[in-house]
Amino acid sequence: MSDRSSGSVSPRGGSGPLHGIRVLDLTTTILGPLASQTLGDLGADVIKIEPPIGDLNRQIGPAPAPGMAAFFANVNRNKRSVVLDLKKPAALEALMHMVKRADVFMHGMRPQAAARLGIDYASISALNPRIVYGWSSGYRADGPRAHLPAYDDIIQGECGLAGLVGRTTSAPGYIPTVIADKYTGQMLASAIGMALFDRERTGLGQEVHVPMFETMLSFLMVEHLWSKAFDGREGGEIGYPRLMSRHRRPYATRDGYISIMANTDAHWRALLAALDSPEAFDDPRFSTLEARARNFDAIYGYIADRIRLFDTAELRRRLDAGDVPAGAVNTLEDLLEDEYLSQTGFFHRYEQQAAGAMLTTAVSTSFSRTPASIRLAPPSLGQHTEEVLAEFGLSAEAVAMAMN
Ligand SMILES: CC(C)(COP(=O)(O)OP(=O)(O)OC[C@H]1O[C@@H](n2cnc3c(N)ncnc32)[C@H](O)[C@@H]1OP(=O)(O)O)[C@@H](O)C(=O)NCCC(=O)NCCSC(=O)C(=O)O
Repeated sequence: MSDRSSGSVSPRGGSGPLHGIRVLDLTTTILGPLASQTLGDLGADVIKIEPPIGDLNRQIGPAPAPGMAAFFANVNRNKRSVVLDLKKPAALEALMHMVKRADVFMHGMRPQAAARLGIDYASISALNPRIVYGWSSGYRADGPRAHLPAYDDIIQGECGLAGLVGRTTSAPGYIPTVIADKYTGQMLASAIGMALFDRERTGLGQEVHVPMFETMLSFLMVEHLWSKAFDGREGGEIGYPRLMSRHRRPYATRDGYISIMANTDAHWRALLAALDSPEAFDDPRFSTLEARARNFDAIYGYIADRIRLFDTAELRRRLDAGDVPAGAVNTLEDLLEDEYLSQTGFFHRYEQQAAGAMLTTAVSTSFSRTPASIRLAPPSLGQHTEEVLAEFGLSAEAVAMAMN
């Protein structure tokens, strides 16, 4: 792979499947940075190109050092930071020089902003037809909403997610994480990987665009589209009944909460036995998959009443013994101290230049021959500008002009 990528292999890439791939990453906030961090974890050499003010997420929320907010740090490891004010001709020229030697170009700007800078696909691919040009925005690029700004909250509302949440609570609500950014970001990373695979066969790059709205809508429709009750033909609630059941939630025990998900006949039989009511399995509403699917509220309500009679630890012991899928209901704080995660080395401690000791999470995907790696702490703003520009072969004079 390395000798077929457009530039020389940077020592900053990792051992993962994307080693030798050089990424110019103009994305900011969460969505694009998560995508490019994924590429970096998998071995790509990711160069984050920031305006002089930096990625705004450097400033958002609690930060152990200026410009190192958690919201930034957690999606920007395995990258180097280069500051280029692309509104200045010398900096834009430096970028275009880098484009000729890169494999992937990424941004998360609205299309009109990219066009104003002269970094739209036509301009970039004219310089390097092998480049994979990946970008994302709120809505599909060929539709009437292409120019609109979008953030996670907007998309959670638009795609129906906030409304779905509201159906099991009292009012529309957001999932308390930026799920539209994260899912769309991972789709962007995977789409870029696929385009790189295609390039191996054809020698050609291409433009890859991932819209947040359509991506999230198809994500949600997996269970709900054409579900029997979806269009109200049976007079039921819109959506897939099991997921919409008001009883689908962690169950209260005598002393806490527990998650249980019985699915097969064997699970249900064992669960009801663990709850000291094996005879309930013979109830015609509960004894077959098809009957249970029609009676989710009844069966979930029934077990919720039984579960309240048990202590969590005792119930967990019985469920594990019966091979019933069950788990603890943790808080994030619990997980920082979790024994299993400590045994398996999930949290990594690293030193960030300005912030000192910080934590990051392990890469969860494992590759047997080309392992992912965590090599670089999130960069301080512009930490690598000179180093990277020189590495791309710019003269000392051109570097000085680009940085001016
Ligand atoms: C996030 C946005 C709403 C932000 O809107 P805006 O601030 O109006 O940004 P725009 O994209 O329209 O324009 C970007 C501007 O930055 C300028 N720009 C960008 N990079 C540079 C550099 N390196 N140097 C100089 N100027 C730069 C660019 O020229 C544009 O300037 P001008 O030409 O002068 O305008 C939008 O970018 C957007 O909808 N993006 C696509 C969807 C997305 O990724 N959303 C965020 C997900 S994260 C999230 O939801 C969350 O964190 O929560």
